[in-house]
Amino acid sequence: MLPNLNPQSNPAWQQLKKEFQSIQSTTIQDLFKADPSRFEKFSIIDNDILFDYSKNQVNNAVLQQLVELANQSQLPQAIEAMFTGEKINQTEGRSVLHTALRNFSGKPVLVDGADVMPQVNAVLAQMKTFCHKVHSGEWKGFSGKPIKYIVNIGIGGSDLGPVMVTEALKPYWVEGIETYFVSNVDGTHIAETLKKVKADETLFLIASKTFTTQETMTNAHSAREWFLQHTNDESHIALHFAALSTNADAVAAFGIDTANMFVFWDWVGGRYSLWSAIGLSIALTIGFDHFEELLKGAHHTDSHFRETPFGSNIPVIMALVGIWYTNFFGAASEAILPYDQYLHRFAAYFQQGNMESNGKSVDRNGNKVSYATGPVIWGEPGTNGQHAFYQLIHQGTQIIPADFIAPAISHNPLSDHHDKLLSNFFAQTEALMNGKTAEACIQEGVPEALVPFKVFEGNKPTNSILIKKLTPFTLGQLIAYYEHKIFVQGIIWNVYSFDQWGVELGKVLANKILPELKSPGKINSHDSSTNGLINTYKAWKAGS
Ligand SMILES: O=P(O)(O)OC[C@H]1O[C@H](O)[C@H](O)[C@@H](O)[C@@H]1O
Repeated sequence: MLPNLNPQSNPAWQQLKKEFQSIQSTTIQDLFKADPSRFEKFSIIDNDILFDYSKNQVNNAVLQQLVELANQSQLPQAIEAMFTGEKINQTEGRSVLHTALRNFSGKPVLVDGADVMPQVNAVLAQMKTFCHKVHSGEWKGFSGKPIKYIVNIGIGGSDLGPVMVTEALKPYWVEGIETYFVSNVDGTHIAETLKKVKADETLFLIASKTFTTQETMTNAHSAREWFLQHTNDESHIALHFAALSTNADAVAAFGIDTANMFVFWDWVGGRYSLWSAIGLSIALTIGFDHFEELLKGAHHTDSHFRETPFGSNIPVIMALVGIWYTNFFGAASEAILPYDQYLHRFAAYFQQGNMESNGKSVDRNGNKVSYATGPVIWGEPGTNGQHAFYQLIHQGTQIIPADFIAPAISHNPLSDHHDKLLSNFFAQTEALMNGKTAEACIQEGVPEALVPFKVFEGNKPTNSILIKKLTPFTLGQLIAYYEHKIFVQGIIWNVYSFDQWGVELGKVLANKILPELKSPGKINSHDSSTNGLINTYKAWKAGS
């Protein structure tokens, strides 16, 4: 069982309120001036990743109380509960064990008294053999040609992780393999994708934990129809369709040979599933050995998270600093800003990871919370963001804590591109912290009337994450930091981070509306806005 404590009733929370009052007049710049060893104190190196959190409005006293808050929230017990398979997803009665999917410790992980590791390892072995068959050309399509195109059909957690990782690891793509992802129920998505592939060289992966998701099933049926238009032979489906799911009955009912099914389990949350069979698209794209390296990187972080004291524990510090801004400074959003083109879907991935996990307003007692929980997560790769939305971060009215992420070694060392990219990273974090005073503007000769517009307040917080090189291992490490950050925050906010009931209502209503769109005539069963929209849609669709 998870602890069940209102964070505001913890003495550390009350103490942090006082710390907030006393640190308000001390800027981050002041903190650096007062302590030349600030970087050494407030940065952590873990393997090939440097996490620098010194450019935050925190001092020793604040950090000590934040760590206290974690302890008073019984975080140590909660971490053990998760890793040891307790059913901490209580609203769904499930364990939360994405960590078991990358458990290379050789130790068992028990769910209801049974070790899950043999099943985990069996599926990994199945994935490895399958990847080998596809990559070696032993697996042939109906015309005798090897597989060239992988089309993953899935949505949410069955899409975003594989998309993010395959994009991030493009330099590792297996030669001759082209991978596409179809998620949107908008027919455009599958139609445009099918234009790029050839039926006899395509492997469709139908990725769905439940195998009931409307978007995925609709796309899967359209893919099947398209495929049969090219072969007219149902027996060929077994060569071109595989399923990644927990639902064997639904897979069989769809017509996919269960020999081509890669299973996972209800203790894998959708948004934490890229490490499971859902990662088959990743393994097929970058090779199984690289997929295994990704898992090993995440396992490295799992050990770091489980074993390192909170004061030097990267995911714990990430979580605590986030809570400091969300709950004491009133920050409503956090930006993730990768200075790496390959990480262009990283923010989108953790938008789901974070917002679906901690976007809750009811605590573990079922009561409405009286404090802020999960922030809005957003971001785009730098330097594009600099020329788009950084204006608001620098001079707007909101406080937006931002994570800057970059590799030191580029996979594409073209002339001085990478130095230019990184000079922007360093300059932005410095400028956000130091700002620019009116005096500096005047000294530069800025006309007096323009001075107020050219002043930068500064004191904007950032974390910097410098990665030696973006490899499968370091990417796994990085993703797991963010996963555990979300977990820690959910524990302190006293919410259930592993359910997602908030996505249900829209789905149910869409299913009610669908027959109304197909039936003739006007409808009047909704409010006037919804009726008006539906009736106009129907009229325009019918050409009237
Ligand atoms: O993998 P599936 O069962 O198809 O689910 C796909 C997605 O749909 C749901 O709406 C959930 O909000 C997501 O957490 C999930 O990842």
